[in-house]
Amino acid sequence: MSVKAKIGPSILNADLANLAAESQKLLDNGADYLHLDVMDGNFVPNLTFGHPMVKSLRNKIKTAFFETHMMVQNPEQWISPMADAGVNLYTFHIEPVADVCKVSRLVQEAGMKVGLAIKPGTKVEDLEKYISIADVVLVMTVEPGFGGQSFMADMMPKVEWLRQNYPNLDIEVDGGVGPKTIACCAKSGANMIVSGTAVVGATDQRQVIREMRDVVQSYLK
Ligand SMILES: O=C(CO)[C@H](O)[C@H](O)COP(=O)(O)O
Ligand SMILES: [Fe+2]
Repeated sequence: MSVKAKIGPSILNADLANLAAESQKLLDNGADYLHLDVMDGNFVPNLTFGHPMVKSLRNKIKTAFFETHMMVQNPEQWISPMADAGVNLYTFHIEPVADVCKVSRLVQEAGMKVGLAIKPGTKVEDLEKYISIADVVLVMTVEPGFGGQSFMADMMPKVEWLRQNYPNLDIEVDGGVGPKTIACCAKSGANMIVSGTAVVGATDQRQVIREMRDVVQSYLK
C-alpha cells in the first residue's frame, strides 16, 4: 500500500481570533496538513469563513498544506479565489453539484488537488463513478456543519469498501475523530484523519497527533 498516514487538524473549534498562532502551534506539534472548514450557511446550517481569511492565513503560514473542506452549495463559485488564496486541496461535496466532473476539472486547472466528500446519508456508490478523477475522497463521520459531534461508526463500511477496492486511494474521515475512535477508522482503512476538538483542545497536542498517526500507520503496513 502506498498511501501514508496523515493527520490534518480542523481549526473549526480553535480560537479563530488567533487563527495563525493556533495553526502554527498545530503544525509545530506535528500536524501533516491543515483542514479548513468553509461553510456558507446554505449547504449547512452554519457559517464560518471564506477565501479572504484563508489568504490571510497563507500570508502568515507559507509552506503548510492547506485543505479547504467546502461545505457550500456552489463549490464552482469559490475555485478561483481559493486557488488564489493558496489552497492545495479543494474538497467539495458531491451532493449539490450537477456536474462533478466539470467542477473537478476546473479545480485541477486552477492548480489544486481534488477532494470529493460525501455526507452520512450519501451512498458510497454515488461517489464511485468519480473516484478516478479524485485525489482524495472524504467520508463524513458526522453530519457536516458543526465540530464536537459524536463519531458515526456506522460510516465505516463505506471506508472498508473504498479501501478494499482502491488500495492506493487517499481516504479521509472527518467528524468526531480522536484517540477514542481512531482505531475504528484505521482498521477500516482511512489514512487521512481530520480531527478538530480532540486535537485542538488537547493539553498535549503533540502526543495526540503522534498517537493517532501511529495507530493509522500500524494498519497500513
Ligand atoms: O467538517 C467538519 C464539521 O462539519 C469538521 O471538520 C469536523 O467536525 C471536525 O471537528 P471535530 O473533530 O470536532 O468533529
Ligand atoms: Fe471538515
